[in-house]
Amino acid sequence: MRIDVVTIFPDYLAALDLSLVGKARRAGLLDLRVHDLRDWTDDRHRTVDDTPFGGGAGMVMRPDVWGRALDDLLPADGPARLVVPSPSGEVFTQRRAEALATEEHLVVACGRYEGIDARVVEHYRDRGVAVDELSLGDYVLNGGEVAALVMVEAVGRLLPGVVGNPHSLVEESHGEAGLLEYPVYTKPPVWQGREVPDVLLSGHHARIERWRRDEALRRTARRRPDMIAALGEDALDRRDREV
Ligand SMILES: Oc1ccccc1-c1ccno1
Repeated sequence: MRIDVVTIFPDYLAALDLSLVGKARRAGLLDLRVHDLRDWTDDRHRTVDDTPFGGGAGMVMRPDVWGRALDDLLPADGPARLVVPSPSGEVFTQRRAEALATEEHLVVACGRYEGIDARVVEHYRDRGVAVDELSLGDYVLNGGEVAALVMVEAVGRLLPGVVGNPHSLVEESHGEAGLLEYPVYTKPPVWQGREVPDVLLSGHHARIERWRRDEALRRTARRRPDMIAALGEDALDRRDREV
């Protein structure tokens, strides 16, 4: 997979050289390229914004500069998807990360100031480019870079070969089971007078698996009842419903 990220703060994305995403890049599993939007400006001051039509506070990012950048990065007939982090976007979820992880090429446009001129998204949608305006949640950031970091990591870790044990992707929160993850424990067996649940020391794998599912169900019902409600009819067996 190729991901192009366009931003006026390329250094913000330096964290993607680290950890799993960094390893995936070096292993050739992920072709991640970070671009400075100012490389597509046409004036000596490398201007990317201007005052908003209709008045109001702040500045708006110029469509002409974004257009030159995206024309270069979005292939005319290629299978690329444009992702625009935005506080007014659809919520970015694990399901959306899984869908984006099946794409060949993503271009992520990080807006700043009051946002990107609305004609940019319109233009590329009219040109037949798939465009996802996505939000991390109901809060405001200063720009799209933090959202891009989250999205690239959430998508990159799903690519084949990136995570050592693919099974771990199944059991984690918001994984295939559609539940929050169960509580985890490691050595020492007693810490601050607190012991590890006996079942986890029993070596009885069927009981351990049952305990973990029960804990995941309890935790999800307590913290995210909306996720329980969203489970398919056949997701919960009779035993689950007794938890
Ligand atoms: O607040 C933002 C500003 C620019 C780009 C994205 C965001 C945002 C807020 C929440 N998720 O994304």
